[in-house]
Amino acid sequence: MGSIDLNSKPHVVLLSSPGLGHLIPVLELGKRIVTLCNFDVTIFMVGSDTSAAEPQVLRSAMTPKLCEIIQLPPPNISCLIDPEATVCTRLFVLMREIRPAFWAAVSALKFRPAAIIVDLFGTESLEVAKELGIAKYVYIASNAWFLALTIYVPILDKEVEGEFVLQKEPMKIPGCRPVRPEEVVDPMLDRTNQQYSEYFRLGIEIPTADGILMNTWEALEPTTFGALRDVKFLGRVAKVPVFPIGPLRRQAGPCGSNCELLDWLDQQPKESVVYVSFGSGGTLSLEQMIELAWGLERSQQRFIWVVRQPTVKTGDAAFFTQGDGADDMSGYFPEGFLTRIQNVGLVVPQWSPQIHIMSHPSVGVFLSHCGWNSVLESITAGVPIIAWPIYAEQRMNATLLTEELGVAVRPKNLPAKEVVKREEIERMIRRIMVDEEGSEIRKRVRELKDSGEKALNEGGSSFNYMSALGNEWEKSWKTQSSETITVVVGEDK
Ligand SMILES: O=c1ccn([C@@H]2O[C@H](COP(=O)(O)OP(=O)(O)O[C@H]3O[C@H](CO)[C@@H](O)[C@H](O)[C@H]3O)[C@@H](O)[C@H]2O)c(=O)[nH]1
Repeated sequence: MGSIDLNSKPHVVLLSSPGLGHLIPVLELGKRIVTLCNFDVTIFMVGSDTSAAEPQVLRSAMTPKLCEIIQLPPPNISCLIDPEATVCTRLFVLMREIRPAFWAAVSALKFRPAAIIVDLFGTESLEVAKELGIAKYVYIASNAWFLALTIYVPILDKEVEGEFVLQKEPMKIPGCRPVRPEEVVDPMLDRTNQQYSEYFRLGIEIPTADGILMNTWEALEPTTFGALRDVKFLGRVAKVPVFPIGPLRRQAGPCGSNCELLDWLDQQPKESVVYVSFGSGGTLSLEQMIELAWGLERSQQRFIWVVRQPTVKTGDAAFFTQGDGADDMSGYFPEGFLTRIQNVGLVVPQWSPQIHIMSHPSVGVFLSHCGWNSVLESITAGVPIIAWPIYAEQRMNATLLTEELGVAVRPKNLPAKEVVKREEIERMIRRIMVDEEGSEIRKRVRELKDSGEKALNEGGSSFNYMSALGNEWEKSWKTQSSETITVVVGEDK
């Protein structure tokens, strides 16, 4: 690793875990640091060879080229995990095994970074920053309530007996909204599963960073941020400053290969289209797909639906196994569906240009799995949500959207547990698209859109947090000794 050249710009290093839901917010953070703080940024990422959309996302993130993006070779973890291991476990193990490569790559840099920022699954690499004597941060591309639960899990682990999901009462987190048993994040579903011990470790490791960056903004969750900073509540657990610097989301650039979709949207009336998508990995069972198809048809609304091959159970099976999108979809729907919906609905295999769709004025509601990027893309476009949580922290996100923020409706039961029937789907769509209730929800989401914009603009809370961080990094970078630090690559860093 090189020494500090005070004539050059300070440099920040980011580490992203695999999966577009993780990579996209890291790319956006990188761009924000370049444009707002005037730093150079290098992003280390672990590529996913199962995502056909990744090259396209990377291409558009590089236009214009604001950050250096370096792919680390994915380690082979097949002999380290059970073939049945969950997506979370695989991500945790993979990011653990990436440490030697990350260490070597950072050590080989010509410059000395002012800070290293890792994402949720990369917290074991905080150790790399620590040993190199570089300021270290965690970036949580989700909301404050999720962070609160994550850092509080080591305490809940002592307090709660038996499975979290079997508790009779919501679990209390100091100063925050309690978490109902059915809302807990996937790694908490079974305390004997490896993903729980990995998540527990995360709760311990996050507060060892020098700070926590979050892709949300202060005014969205003022109470939870208050609790995270107050030593009488969660401040004593978080221990380090929390910096909400969002809502960061991609901007719609040139549309690329899917322009017909946007041409079709151009021809639809304002706020008339239901957009249906379950993020980068969400899948539905065949039974659920049939009900959703009927629900969409019965709602008599226009729609765009991003369709993936059905799985045995509604879940996140597509995460490590995405196909090329060329499969024949006709068997996924009720008979005659594709013919009947002509001119009214479009089904898109695998992947859509979501950021373009969400920015289009014809979109009236987003039926979403509530991945945090999708949530932000919806709110910042002023589009209400039909919350359809499937995995990860999405059940918490759905509660936040419906019960705290009032910008969504959701099915009575959890879609991952019970098939949502066509009548309920039809009703939810019509509640937003047709009923008076929809106008109220739309009004609230527009208020949040404005509040998010205000936070990002000059003088706004997120702008100020990011600038303050930039100043802090620059100051410590300048005062650091310009001696070259020699690092030996250890076996198990
Ligand atoms: O057809 C598609 C589907 C998705 N996207 C984009 O892919 C991203 C998906 O991110 P997100 O909505 O957050 O979903 P996941 O990929 O499922 O994200 C994972 O990461 C998020 C951030 O940590 C968590 O909130 C989620 O629960 C977790 O599943 C978004 O930017 C979408 O615009 C597309 O462009 N086209």
